[in-house]
Amino acid sequence: MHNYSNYGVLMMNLGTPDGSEASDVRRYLREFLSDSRVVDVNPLIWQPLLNLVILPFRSPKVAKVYQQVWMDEGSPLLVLSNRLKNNVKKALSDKAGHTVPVELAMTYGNPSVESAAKALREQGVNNIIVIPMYPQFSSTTTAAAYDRVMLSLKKCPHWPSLQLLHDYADHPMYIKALANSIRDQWDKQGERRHLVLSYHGIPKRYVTNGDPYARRCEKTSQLVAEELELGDHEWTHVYQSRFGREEWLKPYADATLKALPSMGIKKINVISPAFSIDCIETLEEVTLELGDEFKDNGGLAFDYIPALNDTPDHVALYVNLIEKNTQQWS
Ligand SMILES: C=CC1=C(C)c2cc3[nH]c(cc4nc(cc5[nH]c(cc1n2)c(C)c5CCC(=O)O)C(CCC(=O)O)=C4C)c(C)c3C=C
Ligand SMILES: [Fe+2]
Ligand SMILES: [Fe+2]
Repeated sequence: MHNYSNYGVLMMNLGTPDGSEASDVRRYLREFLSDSRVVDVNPLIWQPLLNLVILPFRSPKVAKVYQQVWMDEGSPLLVLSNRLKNNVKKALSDKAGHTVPVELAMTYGNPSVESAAKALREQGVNNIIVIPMYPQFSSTTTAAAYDRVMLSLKKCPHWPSLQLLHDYADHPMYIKALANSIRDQWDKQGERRHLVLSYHGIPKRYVTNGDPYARRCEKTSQLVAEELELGDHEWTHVYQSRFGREEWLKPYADATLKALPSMGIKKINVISPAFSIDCIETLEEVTLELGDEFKDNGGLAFDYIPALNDTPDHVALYVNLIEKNTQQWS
């Protein structure tokens, strides 16, 4: 068996507002959109634009969207990330025969990396396995999480051993977990439908400059299609959540979904493999906005397939990712 005695796991997700009021959203968006990994425009130009134009207009609008999806216990991204974290901790601890420290932190906002690193230290951890909860590596998300970890240790005199997990876009357990949840949905519906795989977009320029994200997304789609034995005309790969004026990765989700009914594809399932956890982008933008656009343009049936969230397949995948990185000390 592996000896986890001084290991700890730091699971990291993006971050979400502490509350669903415009002021909470504004605080969150300011921190998130000030990160040059996310928006790489010169701060002398970007900061005035962000503070004087984008935040005042966007915060109240986006707050209303958060209010639509908010859960009793808080923001879906945080609540569901915590559930996965608790299940992973339980599964790892059951296997190890003792409690394995596992903490959740957000790149932006709360719980902060500082608080999670402190909690790990207090549990005697000196080897931290950092798992950014993004299946497809991107400098805008995964590397931003790494940055945040390094920053949190800037003044740390007892630097722990760190392992930074890269991504799992083509991990067989990830592909099988996605395929299983698609098959479950088809069984529930009593029919197979055209499958739309919709990924969060990033500016096209980032990919041109070397960000591997688009290639990793394409890899996931291809492997899922192979696993389900889908023909070329049975699935579509798109990017959602465009922000700002420059060109983002194409094909765009909204334009594609509007066009599908006219091509004879009137019943679809949509899955968003880049989101390990359901959040405002999947619960509102995909399920409601894209669903309405599809139906307004002749679509007859639209059903979103949830993120893997805290399902047993997802827990097993994370346990596997963690175990692979503890073996060298066993
Ligand atoms: C402005 C540029 C953005 C880039 C680049 C970007 C990349 C990116 N984001 C995710 C995952 C999530 N994004 C979420 C929300 C969100 N994303 C952006 C902007 C960019 N994302 C904004 C402005 C927002 C906030 C909502 C809004 O104002 O529209 C979330 C959900 C957060 C929540 O609280 O629910 C996630 C998760 C990925 C995977 C990614 C690139 C690979
Ligand atoms: Fe985003
Ligand atoms: Fe969005």
